[in-house]
Amino acid sequence: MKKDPRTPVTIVTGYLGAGKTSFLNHFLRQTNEKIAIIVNEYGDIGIDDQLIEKTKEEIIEINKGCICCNVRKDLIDTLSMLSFTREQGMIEFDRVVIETTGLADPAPIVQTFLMDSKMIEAYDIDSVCTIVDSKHISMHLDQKDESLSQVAFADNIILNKIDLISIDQLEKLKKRITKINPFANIYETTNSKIDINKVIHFYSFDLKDKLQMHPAFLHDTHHHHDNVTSLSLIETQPLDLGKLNMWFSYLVQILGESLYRYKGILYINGKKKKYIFQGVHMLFAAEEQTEWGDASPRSEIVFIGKDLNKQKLKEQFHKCISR
Ligand SMILES: Nc1nc2c(ncn2[C@@H]2O[C@H](COP(=O)(O)OP(=O)(O)OP(=O)(O)O)[C@@H](O)[C@H]2O)c(=O)[nH]1
Repeated sequence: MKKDPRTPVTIVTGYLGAGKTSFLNHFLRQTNEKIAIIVNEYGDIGIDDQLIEKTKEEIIEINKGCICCNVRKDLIDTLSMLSFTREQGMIEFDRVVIETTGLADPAPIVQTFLMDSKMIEAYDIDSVCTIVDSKHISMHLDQKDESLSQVAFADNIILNKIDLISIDQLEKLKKRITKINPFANIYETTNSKIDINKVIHFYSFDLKDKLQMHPAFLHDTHHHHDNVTSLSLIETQPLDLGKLNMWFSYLVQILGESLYRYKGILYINGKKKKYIFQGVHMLFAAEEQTEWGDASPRSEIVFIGKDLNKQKLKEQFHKCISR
């Protein structure tokens, strides 16, 4: 369990009608924590608020826009108000859950928690949970709409509405989703019924000693039709820290916009310890971690991004090998 004074935040995203409110209701039924819920709806009138089964939660609505764009300031104000009123002993909560609109891009929401100093002090993203409408997602992915970013950003992908598709379709969908985001855990549900222990206590934006590596990281994804894809790079030879620093600053500045998420463990020449890094678009953090010990050192990097020039990235990475 985490000993961090910051409040964990679960971000629930997913396309229109995917099953986010159903997920939230299952979440609330199972949890012993006291939850502050922020529901964002596009229209003037909040409907979801009425669909959430109320027990001991604080529910705050942010309407008339999307927290990923035009009402992002409202999100920061709401979160600041929540932490202030808690400090004053006026309300109590152990976790914040944010249900985004179906049209939200989770990237700017995540960035809010990583960029704003007040947010960094008070909150820690636990995980991004993306609810997928298994029946309709392929169409949305083909259209390259917000659902791509929602899948690309997820730590947990809940393939919901599996009652509406065949086993074959489900298998194809899982392959497609894994190609877009090999980081994420994938769960299959109907009515978003999931054991919440599977989707909490991730702290996915902490720099962890051990990254959660899906076996699919080890396979490259050449054959795809989505412009958001992933690339995994593995190297057993030690890397040169100076060259890596230069490469990363180039990547973040030039490709930042199209790099959704990236994470890695690095084996640096002359260093006994592992380096862990991760980033979201232009936000990047790296940290020295524990020693390699008995483990065979090797670097593993994964990028999830739009229109990645995989060949070029591979070549650039190769140039970082210590000579
Ligand atoms: N057949 C089927 N229907 C489902 C399933 N999960 C949810 N639904 C239905 O899908 C509709 C949308 O579910 P919600 O949980 O409200 O979805 P949402 O993502 O919160 O929707 P918005 O907030 O409008 O974007 C509801 O009528 C649910 O009863 C499922 O697994 N199978």
